[in-house]
Amino acid sequence: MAKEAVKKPHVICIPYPAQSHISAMLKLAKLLHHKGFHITFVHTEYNYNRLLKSRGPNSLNGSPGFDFETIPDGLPPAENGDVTQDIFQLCLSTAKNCYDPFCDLIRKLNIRAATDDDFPPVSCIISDTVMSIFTLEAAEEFGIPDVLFWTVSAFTVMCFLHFPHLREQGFTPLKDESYFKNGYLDNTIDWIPGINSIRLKDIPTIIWTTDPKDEFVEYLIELMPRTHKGAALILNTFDILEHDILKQFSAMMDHVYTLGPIHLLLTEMQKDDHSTEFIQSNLWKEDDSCIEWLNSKKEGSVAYINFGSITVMTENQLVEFAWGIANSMQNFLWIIRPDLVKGGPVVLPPEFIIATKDRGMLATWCNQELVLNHPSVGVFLTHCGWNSVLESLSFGVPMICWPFFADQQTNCLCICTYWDVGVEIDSNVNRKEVEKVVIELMEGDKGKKMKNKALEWKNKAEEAIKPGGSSYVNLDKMIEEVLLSPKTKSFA
Ligand SMILES: O=c1ccn([C@@H]2O[C@H](COP(=O)(O)OP(=O)(O)O[C@H]3O[C@H](CO)[C@@H](O)[C@H](O)[C@H]3O)[C@@H](O)[C@H]2O)c(=O)[nH]1
Repeated sequence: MAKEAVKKPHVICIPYPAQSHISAMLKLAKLLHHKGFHITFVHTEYNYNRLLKSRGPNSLNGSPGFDFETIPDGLPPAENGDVTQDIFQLCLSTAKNCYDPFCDLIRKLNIRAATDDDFPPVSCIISDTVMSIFTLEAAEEFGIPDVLFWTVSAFTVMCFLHFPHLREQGFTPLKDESYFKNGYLDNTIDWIPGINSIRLKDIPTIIWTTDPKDEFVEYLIELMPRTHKGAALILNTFDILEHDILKQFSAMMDHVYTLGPIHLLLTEMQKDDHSTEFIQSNLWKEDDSCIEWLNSKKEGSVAYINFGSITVMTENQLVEFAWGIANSMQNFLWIIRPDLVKGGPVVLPPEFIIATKDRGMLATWCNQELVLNHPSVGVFLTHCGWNSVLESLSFGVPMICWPFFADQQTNCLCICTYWDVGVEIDSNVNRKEVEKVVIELMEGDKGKKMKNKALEWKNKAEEAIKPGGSSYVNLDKMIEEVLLSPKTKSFA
């Protein structure tokens, strides 16, 4: 009995099993470990094997009070076990197949807790909201809270929450393919709280379907309202960045906690706690020579190009980017995943390689936070994934935006219109435009203005994560008000 009373609270963290979601959840898990929680972090078997390959077994050994477990994702084994899985299929598959293995895992952990004096029973779930499709039921079954984590912006979540209304009002599905071309997506709506007016084009692309029986749409209609059903909602953003939208969230929901930029908050906490620093989440092996190469370049003289972990492009788009960058005559670091080109290998023109050998570096993956925080980087050509955007803002780097899908167009709108730190290039990429915009942002007045604005956001992000800042305070508040609330305590 005496031992039972000192057992730590035990949080089981389950990310949506894609790169950026895993990274964000891992950071949150490390923050909670630092605050004294026992952590069980759940990977899918597929990703666990990829991590073993990219980082070796040590990174998955955990640390005292930080364990890893796996569950299957329900998808057939991939032919090449080192590629990004189809994210739509992964959503549908985890929704259908993960409830039982996840409950079995909690049961297993609780059985161990009953016999091991040093091991606590699971007292709370923190799940990526995408996984709430089965975790909310699991939480109910075990009588514990489920705190939900959306790894996208508050602006995007607000749009997601209104997806069912968009469908009810006939904005989706689109009647036919011609709607993509006839200007229909330029129509605006003005009834999403906190958003004055927005083009349909800027709403996350999940509305862009023409199939009235689209299985993924049915899934989304079920998923989105779940956002309200967790014990709390965590957002990786910071108050001053999305002030107007967050005000609407406070009016709609009781427990909403902004903890972003979560990578900066973790850095702040890790100043005096290095116990989990070796636990990392990159599914591809990082090329450390990128940093050495950046060290050899002048301040602000490198364009950094990276399209994240999911975006794919055509061979022609790759070539247009290549010549646009080459013709800008700027230094560049370009990260090209082996699966970046849709349906084929990445083949860059040999003339491009020769022309840029003195000023360009190519790699397949890097430590992006280190790269964006490097003084040599002057601009970031990005697909506008939310983590890349937050990282860029918080290191004061202006952006060239080439949004691809999902929330990226929405993020691009915020970057270019509301935050004034970026320029969008046409989805139909052409080398002339890439060349012009890269030069403009690296050397022109527009670039200088955006750099200054980006530095302002960097300062604001740093204020949010310092003692007394909104995200710093919110972490403690969330722990006190939700994770250690009487309901949680009574279970433990
Ligand atoms: O060479 C690389 C490339 C990426 N990263 C990291 O990988 C993450 C990439 O995340 P993000 O920029 O959000 O892009 P995606 O991987 O495309 O993320 C998916 O998930 C995000 C939400 O988590 C959405 O906002 C995106 O639209 C969606 O595509 C970031 O933390 C990067 O720092 C690296 O460390 N090294």
